[in-house]
Amino acid sequence: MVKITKESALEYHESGRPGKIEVKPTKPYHTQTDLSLAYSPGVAFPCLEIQQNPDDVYKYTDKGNLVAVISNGTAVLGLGDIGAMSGKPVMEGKGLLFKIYGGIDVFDIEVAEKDPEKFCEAVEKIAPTFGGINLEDIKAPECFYIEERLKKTLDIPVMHDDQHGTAIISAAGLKNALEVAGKNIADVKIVVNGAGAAAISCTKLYVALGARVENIVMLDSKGVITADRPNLTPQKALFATKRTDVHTLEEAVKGADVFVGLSKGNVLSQDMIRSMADQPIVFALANPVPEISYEDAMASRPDVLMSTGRSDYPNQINNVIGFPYIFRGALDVHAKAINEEMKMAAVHAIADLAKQPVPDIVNEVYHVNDLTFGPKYFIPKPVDPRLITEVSAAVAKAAMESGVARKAITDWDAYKKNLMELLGQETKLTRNLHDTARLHPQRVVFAEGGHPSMMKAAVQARLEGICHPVLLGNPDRLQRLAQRLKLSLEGIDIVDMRADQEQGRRATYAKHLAKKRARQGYTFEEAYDKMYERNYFGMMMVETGDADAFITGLYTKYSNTIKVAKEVIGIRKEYSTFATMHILNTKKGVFFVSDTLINRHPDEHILADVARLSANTVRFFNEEPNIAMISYSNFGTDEVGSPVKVHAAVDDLQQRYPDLCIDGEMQVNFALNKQLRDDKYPFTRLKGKDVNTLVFPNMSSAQSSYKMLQALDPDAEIIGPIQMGLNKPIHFTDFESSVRDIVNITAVAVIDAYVTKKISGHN
Ligand SMILES: NC(=O)C1=CN([C@@H]2O[C@H](COP(=O)(O)OP(=O)(O)OC[C@H]3O[C@@H](n4cnc5c(N)ncnc54)[C@H](OP(=O)(O)O)[C@@H]3O)[C@@H](O)[C@H]2O)C=CC1
Ligand SMILES: CC(=O)C(=O)O
Ligand SMILES: [Mg+2]
Repeated sequence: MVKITKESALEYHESGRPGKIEVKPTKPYHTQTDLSLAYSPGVAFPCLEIQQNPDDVYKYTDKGNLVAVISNGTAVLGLGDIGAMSGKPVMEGKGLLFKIYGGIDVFDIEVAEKDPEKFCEAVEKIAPTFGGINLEDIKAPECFYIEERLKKTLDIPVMHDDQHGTAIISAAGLKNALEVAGKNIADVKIVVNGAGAAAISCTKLYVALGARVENIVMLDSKGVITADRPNLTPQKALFATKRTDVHTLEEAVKGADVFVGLSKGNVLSQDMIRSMADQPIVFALANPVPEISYEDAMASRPDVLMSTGRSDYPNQINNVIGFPYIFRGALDVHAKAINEEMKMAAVHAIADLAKQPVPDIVNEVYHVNDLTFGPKYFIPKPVDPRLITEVSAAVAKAAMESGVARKAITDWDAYKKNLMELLGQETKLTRNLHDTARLHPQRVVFAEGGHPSMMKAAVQARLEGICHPVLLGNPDRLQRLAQRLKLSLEGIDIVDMRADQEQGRRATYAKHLAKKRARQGYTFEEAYDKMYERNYFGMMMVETGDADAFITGLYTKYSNTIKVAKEVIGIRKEYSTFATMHILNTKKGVFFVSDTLINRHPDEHILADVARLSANTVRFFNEEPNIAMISYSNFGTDEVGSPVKVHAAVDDLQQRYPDLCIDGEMQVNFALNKQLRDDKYPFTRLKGKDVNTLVFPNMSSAQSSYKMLQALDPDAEIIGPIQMGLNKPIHFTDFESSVRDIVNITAVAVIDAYVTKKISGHN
């Protein structure tokens, strides 16, 4: 796990542009006209519209997507009253999290005012700017009054996140941890250390979930809060215990089932945990230093179910899992408030999510293989891409049902899709691929059924309705792997090509191949021998129509797999090679890049074929190809080396295909910058066109270009390799492919199979 040092944290905040957020214009601003629309005189028109119809503020401004994170700095994390300005890094951090997880813009506002009345007045006065108010790090008991008052005076959602965000996540965590421990919330003894903003609100929510007040002991800085203590605040009085036998934390935790710490670092000892009941639940949630460190708690006893507020340990209970999605849901229905119904909907949505199979991306981020519901994983990870759809939709629905929504959502599928697009998790391109494949699911053979990523991809593709998967491999071994990965192979065919019962099929395939390749010296015996090999057998399934498409990994023997594909399936007769393409879906648009995997050192004829194949594939994706043939020189400036073959390929293609929009050779910056290209080389066939297809002079440059983009821009969506030029839908993955990559390629293979069949009349 990554350890954070003071130096690295300061360097992070200081480096480059100081701080963590910036404001970015969302409208064009390059011309004088743009500026006249953005500001005076044009801006007067929306102002007047809003004056006439205040709801239009959601139409013409960012109000509907803008939240204020407001603090007076009196309880910053567990650092205490460090002042408004000192808390700014936390509020900026919260702004960052709102943006990346919820797509919500934030102004962080630090108000140097401790008096609750004056603080509320300040917030009330700036409220028109915002669609929601997130109160943050304001100490108890003032925070209770402040939130209550603002909820009454403002008609936008107001939530003190330290109270309710924490309560929602910890309640979801408690619900699930109790399930892991096999305990009932009504029976468990709960110790809450801390009686501030977070602790009071969390405890109220546990009670709403079924915990019994008489089973709860709460402590503040003075010890156990007992009913006979004088001058209790109304909030502390709610949880003051009638017990007279407990005064200290040490006494309180003895025999308890649950410890929830929302107080200060390092106040819980190993001995105290050892004194708790079986499978004790310990939520040490103080930030940045928990009540007991994760390591110490885990060392105290083996059966402890442990959570902290930190991202660098398992089971992080932090309000980041809630606030982006709670506000997202509330903003999307223009909610007037965030009420109890919305909070409870969020609790259940978060708790339920931890029991669903974990997406690949979450495993990847945490460098683990199999996060499954249990002691080390009972709360979803903040990076889980499903949080936005599940929690926001649950909150929005609850807002509508409880009557605080001013706008209705009717198409929930469309809403969820929009949310995914908002964060760029699933771009339109990928979604279109998956939607199209779902319309015509085909039988897809996965060669390496025993590879965890392939198996996961097959299961996911089936669950998404993209294909009917067939896994090649030994059934016992595959079942064992599935069990280990906690996957169900229901609805997935398993074919053991080496088993005795497949003897007949091996013979049929061998006969077919021997006949097809008789003129290349193939005998039946030789072909039969090859049918024990997964690539031969799987490709023959497609060749003979026993399956529609084949996915194979280039995990090993890269050149061998290519050789088998050529032998068994063959290259389309109008080409001399086959190739692969990657699709790069970037902020600047979609680009098709080839040949990324097959032809290492193409000559001019191969390059011309790759360009023709690319043109067809781009059309397959409903785009018109505008092809730039890439090199390190422009239109003949270099007369030796690799530009020469590119130049020759372009000459050839331009002569044979006068309508094909292709030119080169050119450097990649001229390809991607129309203005630059048209100014300097106005004669090209690409004049006025945006290039969308880049054919590189060799595999190393093509592959390096997409891998460089992949490494530099985590937001770029990259789909591939997409095979072009074989007679049948045989597709490849490389050894670095993630489950998501393989599912995307499966969708491509399914569409490819459907189109191939349609063209040949076998639909
Ligand atoms: N993981 C998460 O998501 C979140 C974690 N937190 C953490 O919870 C803690 C409290 O935050 P918040 O409620 O906003 O702050 P508050 O200032 O409102 O409350 C702090 C509470 O802790 C009590 N306290 C202080 N020292 C001790 C001690 N030694 N033993 C028992 N109780 C003690 C205080 O007692 P008294 O009333 O006597 O002053 C007070 O009740 C912070 O560390 C914060 O970082 C908060 C929100 C979210
Ligand atoms: C996480 C958070 O809000 C806090 O510790 O205050
Ligand atoms: Mg906080």
